[in-house]
Amino acid sequence: MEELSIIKVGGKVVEEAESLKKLLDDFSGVAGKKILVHGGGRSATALAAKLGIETKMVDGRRITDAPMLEVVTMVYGGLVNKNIVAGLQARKVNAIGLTGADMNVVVSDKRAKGNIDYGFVGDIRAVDANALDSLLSAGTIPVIAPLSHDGKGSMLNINADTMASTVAVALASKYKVNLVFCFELLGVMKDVNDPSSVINEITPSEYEKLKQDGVIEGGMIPKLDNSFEALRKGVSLVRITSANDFSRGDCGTALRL
Ligand SMILES: Nc1ncnc2c1ncn2[C@@H]1O[C@H](COP(=O)(O)OP(=O)(O)O)[C@@H](O)[C@H]1O
Ligand SMILES: CC(=O)N[C@@H](CCC(=O)OP(=O)(O)O)C(=O)O
Repeated sequence: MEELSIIKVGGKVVEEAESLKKLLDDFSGVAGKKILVHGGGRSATALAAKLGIETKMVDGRRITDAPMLEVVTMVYGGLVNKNIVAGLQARKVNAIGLTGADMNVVVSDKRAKGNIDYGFVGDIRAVDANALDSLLSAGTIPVIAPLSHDGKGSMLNINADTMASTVAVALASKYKVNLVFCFELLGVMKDVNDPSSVINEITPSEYEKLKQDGVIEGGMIPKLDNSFEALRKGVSLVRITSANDFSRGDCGTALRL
């Protein structure tokens, strides 16, 4: 099976010019077919604050009311996505920026109101792997924003890690998919303040123990849940690593079932 690299890059990296430049240099050098999925949560929070809109996160998901949906659509679908596309074009990578609404690549259902009303947050219903594959086969490089739509005219906000792992699973029937989550730390660490404490490999049972012990918490929990789910559903390799050296095959934390 042909290999496909799916690289997800998060908030802090896309927000800072220097780290974004390095990431785009490295991404440009990745051989073969590839997709970039980006976040931008910090940039959305910053613009919302400028507009006097308060940010509320619950379990790593942004409460997305109508004014916040306008902010995230502008920031993820516009500013962040187009900065990345322009940066890749400057490096002779023929990138095409997409939200889930474009070519109908990712359709979602607005999350039902439970104890918490997340507003315009989507749960992914379907990914059109054929549409994405047609772009890859045409030699274009999809750059996917964490936005979807409901098929009825409304955009919906999607956690970027979930977007990356769901797209990876959808393409796993066509490719040997290598999914890499890049962020600002070196990997999953025993102590987030100690750079020498990167854990090389984590299995589901080790993950449960690390969670219980409070070693893994916050945003790392949905990232690892998404990662193990992707492995169970056919993705070949998942790694969590620093945006600075993600192109080295052995860095960061590899996940194993
Ligand atoms: N054991 C751990 N190792 C590394 N990061 C951890 C760990 N436990 C919690 N974290 C937190 O998880 C965060 C990454 O999750 P998140 O902010 O959602 O990522 P992203 O930048 O990709 O959006 C890190 O910045 C760190 O604060
Ligand atoms: C529903 C939901 O929470 N969506 C996320 C999408 C952006 C994101 O995930 O960005 P990072 O990868 O930079 O954190 C949000 O609005 O924050």
